[in-house]
Amino acid sequence: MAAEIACNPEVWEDPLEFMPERFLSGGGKGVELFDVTGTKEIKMMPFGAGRRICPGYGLGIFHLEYFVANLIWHFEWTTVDGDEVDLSESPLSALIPVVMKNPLKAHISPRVKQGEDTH
Ligand code: HEM
Repeated sequence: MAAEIACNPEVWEDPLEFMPERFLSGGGKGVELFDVTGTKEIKMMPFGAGRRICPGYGLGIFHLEYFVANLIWHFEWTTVDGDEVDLSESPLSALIPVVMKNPLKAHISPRVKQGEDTH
């Protein structure tokens, strides 16, 4: 049911499209972050909601952001020739975890930063 809420086309434009920018909304004064705790309205609930909401949600989000940021910071990512990145979901992944329809293929190589020893 939580997955259905997150994929409701009445709530989300093209719910299955990969559009990370949907979680940012410019409210006139810069960028307002999406409220994942659902205190104002519930559009998705990856951490539950209300009194039993996941108490580790801040740590969870921080950890994931840090993990992804490090993958980008430390590695150069390029697509495999002739292979487009396809972020669509497998029709079999109705539940958690979401599985990619076509698994990601990428070349990764360490970024060499100025002043850094390559060995
Ligand atoms: C991305 C990471 C995480 C996700 C997606 C997640 C998701 C959830 C969800 C859906 C619940 C159930 C909420 C409900 O019953 O309404 C939950 C409960 C809980 N989570 Fe997490 N969680 C994450 C990380 C963490 C971390 C890092 C901790 C602790 C360090 C943690 C500790 C807990 C605890 C103790 C509960 C039970 C809360 C209660 O029943 O009152 N979670 N989590």
